Amino acid sequence: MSRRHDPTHAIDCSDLVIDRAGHGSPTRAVDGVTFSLSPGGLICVAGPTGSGKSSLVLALAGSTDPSVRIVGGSAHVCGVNVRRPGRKHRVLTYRTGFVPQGAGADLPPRLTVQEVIAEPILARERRVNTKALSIRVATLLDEMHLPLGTAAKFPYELSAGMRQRVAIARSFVLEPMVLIADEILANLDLEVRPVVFDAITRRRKEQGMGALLVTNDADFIRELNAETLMLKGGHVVARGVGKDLLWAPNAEADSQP
Ligand SMILES: Nc1ncnc2c1ncn2[C@@H]1O[C@H](COP(=O)(O)OP(=O)(O)OP(=O)(O)O)[C@@H](O)[C@H]1O
Repeated sequence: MSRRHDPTHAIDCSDLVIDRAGHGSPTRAVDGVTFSLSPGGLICVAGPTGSGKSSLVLALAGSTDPSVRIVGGSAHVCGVNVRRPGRKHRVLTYRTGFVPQGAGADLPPRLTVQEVIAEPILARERRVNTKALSIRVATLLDEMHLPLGTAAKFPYELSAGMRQRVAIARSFVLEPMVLIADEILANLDLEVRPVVFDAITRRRKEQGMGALLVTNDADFIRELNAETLMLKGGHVVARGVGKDLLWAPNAEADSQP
């Protein structure tokens, strides 16, 4: 797939402020977050429950969840202004592979695995070479160490870990420029983790895919040698690689998750 668009940053956000609006008054979920992710780069987002991790990635992935509102700052993902994407919202969804929290559990129940994985392509292209599409799905299943027979099954016929791998395969089907994933390792057995690790690393190296991963899994962050943004109360309280986290001014008091 050609990469006509080549922005300097895969993700670039500055002083981003996000509210979550439920039935009551809005909650400030993300408050003044600034970071950039280069093509082929990797950033992990960690932090305690309620710190704003999911709200941040939902907004950056262009989620249509009406409870997510960017109310301040700016954010560009693959060159698309996610605050006001307009017609470019479709472009954003093509260029971004998104694995939301609980993705495996939320697969469309009436679609087969083949249809689930192929859906982003079918939504984008009117005329599709069915054979080529089946081969692409089969390649992704194989990469995720899922048997080829999985393609004909429905999500309810699979284990939670298999469903999660189907969600990951789907996020890769359009060869995204950026992977945005929330707890990508959820429900995965230890022996499958390297499969996901390798799939991400290969795309970063070979396709320049950037990756923004929400995870509190210290082993995973260490294995990836990833730069980490630590959120608390919607603020970045620390950032850095490995044990060399730099705490933001005045964040030390907040620093124990
Ligand atoms: N649908 C919603 N409506 C209203 N407020 C919400 C909604 N979802 C989240 N919030 C609030 O937004 C804030 C940030 O939540 P968010 O889910 O982004 O945090 P998180 O770090 O991802 O938490 P977790 O690790 O538990 O998933 C919290 O105060 C939460 O209560």
